Amino acid sequence: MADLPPPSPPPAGLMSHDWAEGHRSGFASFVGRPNAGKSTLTNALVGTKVAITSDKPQTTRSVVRGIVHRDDAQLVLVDTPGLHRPRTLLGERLNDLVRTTWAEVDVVAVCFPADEKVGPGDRFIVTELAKVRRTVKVAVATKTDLATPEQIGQHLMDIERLGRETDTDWAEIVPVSAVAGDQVALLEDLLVAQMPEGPPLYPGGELTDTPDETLVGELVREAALDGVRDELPHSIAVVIEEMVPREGRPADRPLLDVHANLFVERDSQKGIVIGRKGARLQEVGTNARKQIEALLGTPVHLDLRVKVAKDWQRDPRQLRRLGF
Ligand SMILES: Nc1nc2c(ncn2[C@@H]2O[C@H](COP(=O)(O)OP(=O)(O)OP(=O)(O)O)[C@@H](O)[C@H]2O)c(=O)[nH]1
Repeated sequence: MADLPPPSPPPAGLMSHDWAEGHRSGFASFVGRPNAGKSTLTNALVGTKVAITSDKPQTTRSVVRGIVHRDDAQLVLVDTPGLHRPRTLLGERLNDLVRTTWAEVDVVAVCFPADEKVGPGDRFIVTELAKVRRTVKVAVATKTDLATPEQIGQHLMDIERLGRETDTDWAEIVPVSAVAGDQVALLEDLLVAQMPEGPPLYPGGELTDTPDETLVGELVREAALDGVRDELPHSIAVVIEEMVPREGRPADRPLLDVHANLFVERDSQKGIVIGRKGARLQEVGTNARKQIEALLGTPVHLDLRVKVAKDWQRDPRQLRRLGF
């Protein structure tokens, strides 16, 4: 887990005069309360699955980026964890990370799900965000396919009012549905318009610069979280120990060996993850493997082990070991 990446040096041979006049580039970050639709929107904009979605709150833990490439612009999306009232050391570190990201990006887009009322959670985030003065703020009403036109109208007014009450100057307020594809292109245009003029920051065609290990770890975590009890998400961490091509395979039949450790905090959680006679872990492994194969485009053998790291969220040494 790292701060916002320094932009890669321009690709070899790309001199400053090589980029078209008026080309824009920069960083945008979607924020919002858990489940607001940030990851889904990132995916809709980038057009491939790079950020992790889940119907469980607070599953986005890594800073996973997607890059929107256009002839006239390059938009780098930074998908941050949700800001929440810190209860553990991990919570505090995540909040620090979120604020650092906000100050470094060009635009922060706050997502307000249209199927839920603007509430205290949103107010908390917007109040914190208002303290980061320099960054342009955009409001996005997400999941509009789940609301009636009347509800959407009311929602937009509520967002506008929250802006006034928190002294937040919304550069735009945009309703979108990432699932229905409604207004996603418009949102992209509006975000691009907020970017400074500049050359592409990343080589063309690169969808994300998150290391494969991080994405693979997130996919395993996503599979492990699917359908488990609500208290588990905070207690699962995945570390990819090794990703190596299997030796001695014919060139047309490669196999990638992935060794992953899935850490939980307590023995009881270990039982939940593994399931009766290992049935659940096997299912998690199969689901994760399919996702990894789709991501990397190669057959994968996934070796998944569950380990207990007692109270890792409260222990600085363990946090470091698990990459926080
Ligand atoms: N119907 C509908 N569902 C959506 C839309 N966008 C997101 N969802 C669903 O809402 C849930 C949460 O979406 P995510 O994109 O994971 O939300 P998030 O804000 O990244 O969530 P965290 O990682 O928990 O902060 C998922 O079940 C999505 O499928 C949308 O436009 N329409």
